[in-house]
Amino acid sequence: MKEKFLVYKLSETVKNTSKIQSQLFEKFNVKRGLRNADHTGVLVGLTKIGDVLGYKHLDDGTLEPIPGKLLYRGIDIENLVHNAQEEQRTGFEETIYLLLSGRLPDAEELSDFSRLLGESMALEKQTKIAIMELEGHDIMNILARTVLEMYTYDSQADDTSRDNLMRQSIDLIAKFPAIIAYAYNMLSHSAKGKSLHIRHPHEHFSIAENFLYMMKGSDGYTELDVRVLDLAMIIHAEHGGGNNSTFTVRVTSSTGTDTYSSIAAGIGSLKGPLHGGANLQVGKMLKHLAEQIKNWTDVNEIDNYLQRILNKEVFDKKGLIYGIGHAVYTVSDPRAVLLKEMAHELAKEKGREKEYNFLNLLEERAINAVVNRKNARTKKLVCANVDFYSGFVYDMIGLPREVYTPLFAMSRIVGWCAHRIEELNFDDRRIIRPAYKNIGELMPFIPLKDR
Ligand SMILES: CC(=O)SCCNC(=O)CCNC(=O)[C@H](O)C(C)(C)COP(=O)(O)OP(=O)(O)OC[C@H]1O[C@@H](n2cnc3c(N)ncnc32)[C@H](O)[C@@H]1OP(=O)(O)O
Ligand SMILES: O=C([O-])CC(=O)C(=O)O
Repeated sequence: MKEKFLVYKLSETVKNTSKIQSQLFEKFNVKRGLRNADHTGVLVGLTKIGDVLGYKHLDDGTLEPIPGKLLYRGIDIENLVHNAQEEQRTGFEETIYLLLSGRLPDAEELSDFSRLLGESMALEKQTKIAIMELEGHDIMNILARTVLEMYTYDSQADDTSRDNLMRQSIDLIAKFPAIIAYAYNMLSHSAKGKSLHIRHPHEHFSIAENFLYMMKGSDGYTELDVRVLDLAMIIHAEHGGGNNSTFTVRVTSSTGTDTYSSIAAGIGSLKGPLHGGANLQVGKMLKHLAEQIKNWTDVNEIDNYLQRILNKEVFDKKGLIYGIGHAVYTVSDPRAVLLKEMAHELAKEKGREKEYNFLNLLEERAINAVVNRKNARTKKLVCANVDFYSGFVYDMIGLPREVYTPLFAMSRIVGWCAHRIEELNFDDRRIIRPAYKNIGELMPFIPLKDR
């Protein structure tokens, strides 16, 4: 009781000591959230990896919203996705090669590289045992913990030479699927009483197929499920240097810390509900909306409920509609467009068109609700982001909610590694260290006996 009161007292004090008036940000020209007044990001670095385009700068200094584009090393992700679809092959391995090296592999290079990934997928015995012994209820945390542990088994863990960073990157990318699948299987065993399956990855399967196989066994997925997961992985792999988790990896890498520490920090960032964790929140929000909204085609009923979410009256009372809005994209997020196409095809095939239509209408009404919300400080255009349709797609290929955000990490590990290698390999690199202005008042020190 006394401890509880002490915590309460400390926390109450912070109510005042952490208050910073909004006007002060303007007064001292602080870029809140590292964002300029027109909502664009403050330029903090240069990269040759990903390019995220959501607006054009016009000559008069204003911004013109444009349909979103995402380029990996100068190549439009739509081309990577559509080419893999047309040739009916998986494309995630080719995407990894492209992002890590800066160019597309030829057929022989791709085959050798895929073999190397396949051979690197199995986990060390100790890593497997730790996943099973320590258990845990959040797979993102288990993933971060496991990555930190991998430091122990790497005899060159602290070596930041380029060759070693590349070796560590390939190893981490290859091992994420097994860590996530084993952690989920352990979770469903201990929390849901399911039989425990620890399946050894197949060296000749693609990463997407191996993940489905380790999660569900050989009769638990179809060829189409593999294709869909592979495409989802391609589009989640990279998003420039400014997204929170990649920036976290770049910030930590700039200190010269080891790969495992830096990647674990990125995982912690991605878990947040405003970033990669939004796909889990979208899943929860949609379930809530599907239960609360009686008529899934009634625009008024949907609008009223969304308004109540924005008013912080219902759902998680944070006032946010998850899966909507983006720091860069305005008219559209190209990944959401691709996922929506995929969701529609799958919904037709799996007899879930009613849910798809509900989601489609929700997307339209949610955009309208956010743009026209009361007390809006800006009229910035918003669109559905990558997290809006991903959960529905994963659900249709039989993947549980617990792995939605880990799946994001399983793919984004590629971008993180590419950015870490870049951060540690350009001339004139420097530790990232911005400034915070102290606006507190001077306080005299009073000896303990006089307080
Ligand atoms: C993989 C990813 O990380 S994609 C993003 C996943 N996150 C989500 O889906 C969570 C919901 N969305 C959001 O919270 C925001 O849109 C973010 C975090 C993605 C982007 O945040 P910002 O760049 O600060 O947003 P932006 O500058 O476009 O916001 C404009 C205004 O719209 C509001 N807004 C934006 N999105 C939403 C939303 N989904 N629900 C309610 N209000 C919103 C903002 O609060 C802001 O209001 P203000 O001007 O009164 O401060
Ligand atoms: O760019 C961002 O801010 C968030 C995002 O969409 C991503 O990381 O994929």
